[in-house]
Amino acid sequence: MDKVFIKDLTVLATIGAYEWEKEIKQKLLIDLEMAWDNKPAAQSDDLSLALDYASVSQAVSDLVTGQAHELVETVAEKVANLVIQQFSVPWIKVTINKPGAVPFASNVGVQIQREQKDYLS
Ligand SMILES: Nc1nc2c(c(=O)[nH]1)N=C([C@H](O)[C@@H](O)CO)CN2
Repeated sequence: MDKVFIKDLTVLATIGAYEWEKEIKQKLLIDLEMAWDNKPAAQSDDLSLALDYASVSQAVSDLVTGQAHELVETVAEKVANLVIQQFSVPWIKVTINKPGAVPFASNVGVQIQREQKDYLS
């Protein structure tokens, strides 16, 4: 399976379950792995046939910064839904990293995998 990926997409978000977190911005680093057939784009050298990682990055960044969320789980789910629906991606792995959330851990977060309803059936 071919993939397109985005690593460490950095967004400053209102994210957190506690009241004090609703008053500040915190850094989230977002990793995406997306199934995509890269052959048509490679054979034609045509961006319109590629999964445009710049467009995906912009859409995800807009989504995550546009609204406050309590849980990184919610952010992961919304990001997966957006990319599957808006970019017709059949399968996605989303990792939401919230470094700095736990003082003695270098990183914490969640990872999910989602697919289009009819993918692989
Ligand atoms: N599984 C999760 N655990 C926790 C989350 C979360 O989003 N998912 N969030 C918090 C707090 O917001 C934390 O980041 C503040 O330090 C705690 N646990």
